Amino acid sequence: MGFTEGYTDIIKLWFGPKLLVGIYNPNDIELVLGSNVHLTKSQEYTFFEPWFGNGLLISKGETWQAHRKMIAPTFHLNVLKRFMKQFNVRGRGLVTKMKKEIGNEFDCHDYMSECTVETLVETVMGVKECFQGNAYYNYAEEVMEMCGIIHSRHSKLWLRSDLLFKLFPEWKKHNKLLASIHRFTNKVFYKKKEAVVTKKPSTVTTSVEEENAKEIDAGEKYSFGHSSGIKDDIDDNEIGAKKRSPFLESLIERSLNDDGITEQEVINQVNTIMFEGHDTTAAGSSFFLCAMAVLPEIQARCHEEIDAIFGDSDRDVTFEDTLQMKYTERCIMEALRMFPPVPLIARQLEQELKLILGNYTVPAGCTVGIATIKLHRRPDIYKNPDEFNPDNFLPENSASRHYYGFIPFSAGPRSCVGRKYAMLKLKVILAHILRKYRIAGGKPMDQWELQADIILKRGDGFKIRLVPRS
Ligand code: HEM
Repeated sequence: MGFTEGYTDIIKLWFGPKLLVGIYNPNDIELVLGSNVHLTKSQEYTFFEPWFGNGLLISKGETWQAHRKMIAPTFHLNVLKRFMKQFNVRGRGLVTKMKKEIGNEFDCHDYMSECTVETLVETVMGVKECFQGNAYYNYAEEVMEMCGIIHSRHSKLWLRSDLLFKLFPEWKKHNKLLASIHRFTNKVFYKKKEAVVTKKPSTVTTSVEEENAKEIDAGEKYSFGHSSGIKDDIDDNEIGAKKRSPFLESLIERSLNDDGITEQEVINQVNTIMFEGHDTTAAGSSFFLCAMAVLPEIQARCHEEIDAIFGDSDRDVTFEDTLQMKYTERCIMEALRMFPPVPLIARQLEQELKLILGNYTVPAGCTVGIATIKLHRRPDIYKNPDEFNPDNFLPENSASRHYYGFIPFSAGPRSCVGRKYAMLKLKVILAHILRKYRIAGGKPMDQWELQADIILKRGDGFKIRLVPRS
């Protein structure tokens, strides 16, 4: 079935003895995601426990609340703008690396994920020159394999129980991958810890211009198509700029001062952020590039916008430039609408829930699934939902849309803490690519084979060609 066919606002499924309810109506979705009660992730997320421990994505109750309060301010725009220099270094590096592919059809996802992992390590983790060779790429590949195993535990009843799982070859593979992934993240953690303990200067470089840029009221200018005026904990401007440090530095300082988080819990958060922060962004940027490849007129408008901002110069992209990239931002959001990297969000209901639509009550303990990929293709929210149309995000079109009708980063108290980081980084990296290349090649969009695993991918590969721009 396609994404726009066979719509109902609610579906009910039995998975063995388990009741799953899928909801697609933004009013009902708001009841779950906007609630301060239904904050517990569904049982399916527990397959991540050996990997993330009690990391933010899967933790619950007071632990989640306390850690969220510590982590959200480390993703405030006034911290993120200090990463601009490093985003530019990685953007330029990517353009140079991709040069060898000119004329070939190649899978851009390989490049985007390697670049994303390296950028995360250098910015959010604040660690440089930690690895050599293909370490970043290998980490990204291992994460993908691990997600494949976790996804098969979701869909195959016999792999769900830990006892039975141990009887299958996937268990050995799982443990091998886990050990290697943890070796990578431990190295990042201990390198940063050493720097914090010995008070080495931060590796997060700040250009003079960014340093001088005035404090940003993050909620107003930078709401990414969401209804303006709605702020969340990432936008909190009450914490003075001086108190804010980047994620890992901040958490290590807290653990050293016995301030609400242990060393193991910080390592759990590193594992969580390294996963959640790279695979999603790599998929989002790859879908964007594939869309540009098959929509030359839309790409031409992005080029026009980028050329108007940068002209012939080869200067760095500044924070202010990213605010001018309005059309490109709308294209990124349209890619996230049609191809949301997290295609399904699930919660376990803490209390019974009376839905707004119809006369339904969903019992407590039941799993509620929210398929963003279906929600984003509702014809009553988006006029031609299968058409890539950046105008869906013109202010006048976004203003009248239900806030919960566009939720690539989820929404409410458990929304994505990294969404501003992701958008800023995507704009800088994609601006570097668009300044140097025209994207071509690949199959028309309606022939893409979407693979809705944990992170949405193209089963047929993210194939594009690059044409140098003179
Ligand atoms: C295009 C990029 C991204 C997309 C589409 C995305 C999407 C999402 C979604 C849908 C959720 C909710 C998941 C759920 O409830 O099951 C989420 C949560 C989260 N994301 Fe992202 N994300 C992106 C980038 C990032 C980045 C760059 C980071 C960090 C550097 C990050 C860190 C997190 C964390 C820690 C959570 C858990 C928040 C909580 O439960 O309190 N994400 N993200």
